[in-house]
Amino acid sequence: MENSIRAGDIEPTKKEFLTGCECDTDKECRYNSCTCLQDVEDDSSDYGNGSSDGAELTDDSFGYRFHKKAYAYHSHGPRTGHLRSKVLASRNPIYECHDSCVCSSNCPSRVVEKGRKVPLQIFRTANRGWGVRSTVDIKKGQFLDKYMGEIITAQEANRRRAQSHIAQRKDVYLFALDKFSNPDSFDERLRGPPLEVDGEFVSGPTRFINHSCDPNLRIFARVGDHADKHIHDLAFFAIRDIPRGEELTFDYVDGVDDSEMDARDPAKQKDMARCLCGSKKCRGYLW
Ligand SMILES: C[S@@+](CC[C@H](N)C(=O)[O-])C[C@H]1O[C@@H](n2cnc3c(N)ncnc32)[C@H](O)[C@@H]1O
Repeated sequence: MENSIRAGDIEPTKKEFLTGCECDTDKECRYNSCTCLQDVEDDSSDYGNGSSDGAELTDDSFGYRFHKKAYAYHSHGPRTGHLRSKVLASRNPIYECHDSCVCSSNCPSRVVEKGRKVPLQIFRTANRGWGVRSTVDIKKGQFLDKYMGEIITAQEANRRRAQSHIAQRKDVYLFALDKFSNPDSFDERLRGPPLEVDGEFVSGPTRFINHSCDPNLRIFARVGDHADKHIHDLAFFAIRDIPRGEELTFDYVDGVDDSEMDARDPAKQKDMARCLCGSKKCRGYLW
């Protein structure tokens, strides 16, 4: 499976709302003049002119002006195509070029779109069911794969959650696509409860990645077409060098949950899932 699939009741975005960049050369897709990068937060400190990653272009119609590099990846040397450290340390979305763009498939702003390049192995862990590891070393900032599944409504996700509770099934594979959720958004699809990805019945190997309170991966929201923010991708990147064979893990709640507080409340502990990650930083519970 290379991409998530929409459930029958999730309409695709109408063609007239799809927009891509019109950059003359692939190189331009690294700069803030590329419309795909128009929503990237300005962070001048990371791209200062004259720095190894900074650059200046000529804009013929408006005279000289600076074009800041805004794309998420390293553009030179052995780390080409790996996420820059500042992006990696952030929880900001990643914007990439896509099908509606005029740039070529060699555009440097198409990393997640090209899919997994790393061989993954599913293996039986001692105490957490199946887990995932790579048979090759992975570098900090390297893209691993996407989390894929069936894209379903919040209502259907809640129905499945309730069902799984009744069935006493312990494994949960639901992921909310809530990175751009905003009650004040002009896009009604971003105002309501977010769509969710369910990896239980259809997915790829990443559905087997376990949680750790001290993880080696992080999930980033990756956007192709800006009209599809409500169905953004979930892209795994390594947040440190990972030697081959080490179990791949990410933080299921990534610091945005109050489960740490709940874990100290004995009344709530009985409803929480105990964490078996075994790290020194273990918070005791998954959620
Ligand atoms: C997305 S699945 C991961 C794959 C799962 N191990 C399997 O065999 O299918 C998530 C489930 O794995 C288990 N799990 C993942 N990380 C865990 C951890 N650190 N401690 C305990 N259970 C964990 C929980 O049952 C959780 O609901």
